[in-house]
Amino acid sequence: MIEAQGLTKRYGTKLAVDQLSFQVRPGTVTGFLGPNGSGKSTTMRMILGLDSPTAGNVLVNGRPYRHVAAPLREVGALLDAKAMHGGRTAYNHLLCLAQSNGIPSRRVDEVLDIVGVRAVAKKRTRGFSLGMGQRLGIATALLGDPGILMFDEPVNGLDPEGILWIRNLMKALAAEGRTVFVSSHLMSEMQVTADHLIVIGQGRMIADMSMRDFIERNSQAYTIVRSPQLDKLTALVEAKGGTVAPDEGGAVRVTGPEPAAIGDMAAAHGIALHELAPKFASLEEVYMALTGNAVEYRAGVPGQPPHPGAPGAPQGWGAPAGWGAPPPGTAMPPAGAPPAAYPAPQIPAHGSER
Ligand SMILES: Nc1ncnc2c1ncn2[C@@H]1O[C@H](COP(=O)(O)OP(=O)(O)OP(=O)(O)O)[C@@H](O)[C@H]1O
Repeated sequence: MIEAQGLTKRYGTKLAVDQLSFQVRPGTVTGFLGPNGSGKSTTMRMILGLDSPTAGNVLVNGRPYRHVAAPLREVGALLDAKAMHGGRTAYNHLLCLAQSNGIPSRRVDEVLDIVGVRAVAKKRTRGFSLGMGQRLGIATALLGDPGILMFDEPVNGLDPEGILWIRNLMKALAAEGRTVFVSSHLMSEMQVTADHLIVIGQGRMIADMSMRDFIERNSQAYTIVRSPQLDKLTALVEAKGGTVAPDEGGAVRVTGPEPAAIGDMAAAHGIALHELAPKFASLEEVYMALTGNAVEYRAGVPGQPPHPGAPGAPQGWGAPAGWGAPPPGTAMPPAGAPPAAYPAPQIPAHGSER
């Protein structure tokens, strides 16, 4: 369990983390989301005692990290895959850490197998690709078989097979009862990996809730309908106060009545339905709408109006029309185990020993 209370970090005039209070619980994958520069890495560094809070505190298993007796056995972290001695082989990198933390050397072989880099274990890490470095960083995090795992952008540099592998790894680690805290900008991946979300913007809490609640409470549900008698169905839906808008491929998007009510309406009037599909917005759509005002670094597109939240643009949540108001639990962003459980395919050895 990770518990932050009023966690705050100021660098000079820059308030990087602003009074964050949250808990990261065991048995779930908790996604940590926020635009570039919103304070995710700073928060993770404070959890690991690599940065001191300006105010507030953060505890791992009830203690500040620096009071944890065997850190690698309690918390494993991948913060920066490049943070390793480039002149050491992958094996020696892990062995040094194992020996200095009282971890048996056989665990080195185990984690090399888990992350699939055994074939390159005797190569110096400076020759590693980004993806191989990420895998070795994950092996380092797993070395002490810790109950808490923190990954900062773990899929960075991984190929599609590697992304799928890390998704399954994180789920397996959480299913074993571990606390898994992971930051990522890859929303489609987060949507299928995380059970719970902590979303921050400009250092402040925007949302702390389950993935399901985050999407359902922050987007309006609608139903995709296909029918050869759309005109008749549209009149019925509109008579009940619903709205019907065109969608792709001749389908319509019905907002208002629930799918079951639409189906009943169609059946009662002898209208054939070829599709009746309830939809929610994707995590990416909800995330973009909720963090719109909290984005600090934004690329401009020539000839297009400024994004909501950009100077000169209309202020607000930046959500598309029809999206719900922020629910309770969301804060308005400021204006302006056993290795065999998750084996990884081995990366073949290539390149030359350096
Ligand atoms: N050592 C430092 N000195 C000064 N400012 C810093 C330092 N570390 C981070 N910052 C600033 O604090 C803010 C938060 O940075 P942080 O790296 O935590 O954000 P992030 O959410 O991890 O971003 P990204 O998604 O781009 O990795 C940024 O404005 C950053 O420039």
